[in-house]
Amino acid sequence: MTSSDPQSTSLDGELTATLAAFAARAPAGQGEDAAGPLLVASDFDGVLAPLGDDPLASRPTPGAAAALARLAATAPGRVRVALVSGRRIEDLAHLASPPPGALLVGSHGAETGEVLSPLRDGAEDERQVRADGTSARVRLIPVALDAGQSDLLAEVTAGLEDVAAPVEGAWVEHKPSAAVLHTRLSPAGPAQAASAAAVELGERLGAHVMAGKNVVEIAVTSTSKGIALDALREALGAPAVLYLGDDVTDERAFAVLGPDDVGIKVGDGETLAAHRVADPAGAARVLTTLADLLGA
Ligand SMILES: O=P(O)(O)OC[C@H]1O[C@H](O[C@H]2O[C@H](CO)[C@@H](O)[C@H](O)[C@H]2O)[C@H](O)[C@@H](O)[C@@H]1O
Repeated sequence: MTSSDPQSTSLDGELTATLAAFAARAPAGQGEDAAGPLLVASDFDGVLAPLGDDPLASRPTPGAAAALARLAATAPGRVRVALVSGRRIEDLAHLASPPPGALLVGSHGAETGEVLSPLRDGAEDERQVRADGTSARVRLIPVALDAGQSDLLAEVTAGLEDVAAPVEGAWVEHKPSAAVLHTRLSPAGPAQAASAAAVELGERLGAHVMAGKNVVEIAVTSTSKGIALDALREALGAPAVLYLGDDVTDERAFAVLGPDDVGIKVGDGETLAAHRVADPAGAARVLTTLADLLGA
């Protein structure tokens, strides 16, 4: 597919010029001496998918999904697409329905995976039916906890359930290496108090506390999107990286970007990113513009 998104012209001139310079760094071919591919990486919630009350109802916008599919269909030697998320990797692979070739990072870096080519043989347990109704072969590498981490996760989970129980609208999401207090549906005052109690709990237990949009996550592994992005860059030998993110945890990814990279903050708030778009529709325009520039 090569058609342009008519909305792509509404990106500001500086960002469009930056995307053009980024696209120009894509290697021409896959010879032995060829450089690695450009890495186009994005957060999921709040960037590819608008935020909402029910995390299991999140879906990428049609514009983002189409652009990611175009980028991923570009020769893998030129561009690789990656989703870098705080989500459980199984949820990410299911809800985002990422295209073949996409690399996946879940649980803020504790889990990794890849959407395999449909033509490649894979085991039956690698087949996944996704939220968009398609099926794909995915290889997901879950986190492995040691006994101490498993015990700590049980303690964290029980403590967070106690924090959430008396608070209207609050609930706890369970992940392989973390538990998350959600307060999006809670009144402001109790939400703030519950979030503070969750932070205090995580610190008291010596776990890793990450605050996000209406969430406090307590993890028993020490990971970050910055570490995950560096690992992807190194594994691919990528000459440049583009990263889209909207939340506090994405700042760790923006922090590892260099002068040839492109960081784009989605929405309001302080950021280390050099560029900003207003919302997921803006993020979709960025990806569509990049696909156009790469002739994807
Ligand atoms: O790294 P991300 O892909 O941005 O994931 C971050 C968290 O996303 C989910 O929570 C957020 O989205 C929910 C659905 O829109 C929203 O209800 C919640 O308030 C947001 O914080 C997810 O549930 C978390 O596990 C992720 O860590």
